Amino acid sequence: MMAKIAVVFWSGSGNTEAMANAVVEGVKKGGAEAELIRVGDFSADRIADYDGVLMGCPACGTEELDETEFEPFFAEAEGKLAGVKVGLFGSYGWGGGMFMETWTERTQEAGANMVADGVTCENEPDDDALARCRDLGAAMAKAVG
Ligand SMILES: Cc1cc2nc3c(=O)[nH]c(=O)nc-3n(C[C@H](O)[C@H](O)[C@H](O)COP(=O)(O)O)c2cc1C
Repeated sequence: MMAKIAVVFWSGSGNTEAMANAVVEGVKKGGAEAELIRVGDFSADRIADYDGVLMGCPACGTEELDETEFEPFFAEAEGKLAGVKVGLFGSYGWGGGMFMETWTERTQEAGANMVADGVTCENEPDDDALARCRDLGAAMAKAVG
């Protein structure tokens, strides 16, 4: 059976959503199945149903995750990520992607196996950023393949 990857994201103005679409492309190109899911339609309990989870959220607050939906999800997910193959991505506006460092630390402390470095880009992803998102998806497909 084909490996199945959840691509779970939150996006306020569409930039991280555009990244998520490219991540999905990369997973599929890499030969795995990808399900694109808004975080509001997902729950941490479902992580175990997938071979890997790719998570997307932009920089919010002050270098934080979205506090309305993504942070509550991720706080619960931290208890369920041990040994799980994970990749992170998200857009930022002015902080240079600093939020990704904290998020990566939390993910590693939760015991997840990160399949690649987190992918960030400033505002709307350009061609280079979209290519890096596809690479992230492909790295996940390879890790579960
Ligand atoms: C309320 C709010 C808080 C933000 N906080 C940060 C921040 O701390 N650091 C940063 O680099 N960008 C910050 N941004 C900018 C967003 O991360 C940026 O616009 C991003 O492209 C939004 O992605 P999205 O279209 O997926 O929502 C903030 C934006 C909003 C609306």
